[in-house]
Amino acid sequence: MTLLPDIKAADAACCVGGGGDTSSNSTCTGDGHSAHYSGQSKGNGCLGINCCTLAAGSETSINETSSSASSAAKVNNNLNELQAHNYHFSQCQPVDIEFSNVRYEVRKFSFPERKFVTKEILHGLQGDFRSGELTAIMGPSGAGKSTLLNVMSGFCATGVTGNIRVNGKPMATTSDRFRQLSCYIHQDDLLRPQLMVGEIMLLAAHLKLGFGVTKAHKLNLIKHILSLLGLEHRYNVYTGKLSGGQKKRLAIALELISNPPVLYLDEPTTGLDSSSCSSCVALLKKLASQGHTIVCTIHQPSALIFEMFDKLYTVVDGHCMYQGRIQELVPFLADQQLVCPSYHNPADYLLEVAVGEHQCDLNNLIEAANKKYYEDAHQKPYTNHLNVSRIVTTIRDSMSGKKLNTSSQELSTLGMSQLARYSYAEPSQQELGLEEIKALNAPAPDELDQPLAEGTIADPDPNPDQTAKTSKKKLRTDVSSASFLMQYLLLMQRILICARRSYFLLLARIASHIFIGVIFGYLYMNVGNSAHSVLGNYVYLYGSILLLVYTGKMAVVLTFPLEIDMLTREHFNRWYKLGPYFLSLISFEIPFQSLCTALYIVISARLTDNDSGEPFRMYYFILLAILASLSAQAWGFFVGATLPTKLAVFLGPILAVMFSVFGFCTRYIDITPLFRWMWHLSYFRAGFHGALNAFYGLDREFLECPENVIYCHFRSPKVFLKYMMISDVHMSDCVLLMALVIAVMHLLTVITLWRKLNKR
Ligand SMILES: Nc1ncnc2c1ncn2[C@@H]1O[C@H](COP(=O)(O)OP(=O)(O)OP(=O)(O)O)[C@@H](O)[C@H]1O
Repeated sequence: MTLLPDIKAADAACCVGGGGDTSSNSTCTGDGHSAHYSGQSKGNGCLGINCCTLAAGSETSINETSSSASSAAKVNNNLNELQAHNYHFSQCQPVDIEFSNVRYEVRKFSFPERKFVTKEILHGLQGDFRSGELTAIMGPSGAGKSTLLNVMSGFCATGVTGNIRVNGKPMATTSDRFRQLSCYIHQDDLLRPQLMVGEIMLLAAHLKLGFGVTKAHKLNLIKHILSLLGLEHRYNVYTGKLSGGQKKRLAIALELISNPPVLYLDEPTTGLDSSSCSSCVALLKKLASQGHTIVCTIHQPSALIFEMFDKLYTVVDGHCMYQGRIQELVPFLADQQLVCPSYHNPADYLLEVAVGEHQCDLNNLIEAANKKYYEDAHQKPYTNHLNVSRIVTTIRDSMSGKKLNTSSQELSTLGMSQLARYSYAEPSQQELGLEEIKALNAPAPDELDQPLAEGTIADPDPNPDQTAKTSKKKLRTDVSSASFLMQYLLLMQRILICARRSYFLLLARIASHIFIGVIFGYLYMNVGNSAHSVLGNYVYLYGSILLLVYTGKMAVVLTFPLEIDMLTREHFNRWYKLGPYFLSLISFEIPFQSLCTALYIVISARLTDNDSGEPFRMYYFILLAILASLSAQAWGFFVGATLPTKLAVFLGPILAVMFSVFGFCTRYIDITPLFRWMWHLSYFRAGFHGALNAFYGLDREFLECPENVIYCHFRSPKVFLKYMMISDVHMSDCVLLMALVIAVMHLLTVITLWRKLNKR
């Protein structure tokens, strides 16, 4: 099995279109320096409205600056380009999410008050995110936007209360059913820079779709998604070399593989230039128009980008200050005596109001917003929220070549769920009229209310050129994710590819063991067999175990916390389970650390002349040194998984020192009874005493005393062990203790990670 597709072939095959960044012919009404726009958006996504007056729906015309006009053209181009691809991408089942009285509180210890205090961050929010809509969450910094997104996506569950309904059914955000509905794309993109775009996409496809779906299908799907996101020409580029905008689009592309009905994005436009920003929002709008529920936080969008959203949800200090259609914002504010000046970006005005620049009582605004929400919810049928053109687009996109004998107006009376159900109808059902569509979509609450099967995908068109001619066949594949074994193998393969491509760190680890092996060997040259240098050999053995314990522990203490962020996100978005992930990680780390240890031991033992005696003593030493190093590594994983990096870097060595003092020159009888348990638990002590026993115990004969030395006190190895009070050490106990430490610490690491991943 190979993770790598035939990159060249696939790359050649997917070189379709110029990508989202490039512009094509504009159909927008920009005429350079002064463009005249009427009050309503015209055409398909042509967004000319850039002032409060027009957003309110008046017929006033305004003069736009040339930059605005060109931006408008760009936005329009992006939309047109996305439409022009005409890909039959992933119509998904509609998921409407309603929430009420959502509260989120954190409990923290307050040092000044010397007690735990509870802080409420979201104060009983209500609202809805609808299928087919692109919703922006806006608000001043620290208002609670990210928190709301975290709560709604289920990323944050502890401290959350409230009611959440999915397609009308109550659902807990922690439930598997809820989790299967959505993906969450974080603000910062954590992508492995050693992997190419095509590779990472194929890996995600294997993991998310499993092996019940053919590789050809996956490659087509990848090609299709990358084209949609304007990344097809980046197929064989390392993700580390992508621009910020491309990384964001790749993050979206990765999650689109499983076609989640709901997408949450935390500030997807932050750090992007205006062109990339509009291209990103245009893409999200396109996805929304295909039935996805898309919710993203956004900071100070330009008027043009603001207009691209369907709905706005404004958060101020954990309260909702406005929710509703973008076009209804300015009239709503006007009703509250907050008149947005002409030529002023409504998004900017809203933020000014939110931070208190316009002398208004925010409590009144919050109350009015809640009132409006209830009025909207009770008075307007949901379908009225959808604009007709989008419904038509949705129907047209999903028609699979069927003719439609209904007018746009008639279609607007259908709900998204009906449209989606219609789109999955048999191709044989041609020429449907409104009543037939309604009949076809006769309510089937059980099915509609069910959360979706994971990874329900649409069949991408394998031959885009033929798309217009041939009828598009919809395939709803109820796919399962990869099995435990396949997940493990895929993750193992990812680790090996990354290791091969960023070999410097691994090479440094190997080289440092060889280098220190030579230095130690040189320092303690030929101390191994001499009765005169027993104490020298004692220090060599102690130093060796100490070195191996540190290298074993610190390598993971420093790198593992970085992995955890990636693990949290990929696990949350259901790429894989914790078991295969952790198994693949230790499957690489354990042999690698063992190899480093063995290299060090072989080199230093040769130079110190410890390997010239009976071979079994060396084998014991290698085994014990490896086990000590792996015990420390297991502790490193645990510390890295439990503590934040800064604390782990500090506490990791302290723990190593604590355990090491119980091995070095500390006799059992000298230890305070209070700390004797540490002597028993010290893997360092077990490794060190075991190593001493390997070389000086097990019935070793008298050591050689050099001729020029008059007296060798430790000629008898037994005398030395007795002197050190370790003559009763049993090798099996040492091996067993360290094996137990390794097993228990790995188990504790998995439990800690599991808690972190599941008790969010
Ligand atoms: N775990 C937490 N513990 C304590 N306070 C928190 C926690 N999470 C969020 N907050 C607080 O809640 C408030 C809202 O935070 P949040 O990150 O949601 O704001 P935001 O609107 O996304 O801000 P920004 O736009 O600056 O990212 C902030 O005051 C933040 O300090």
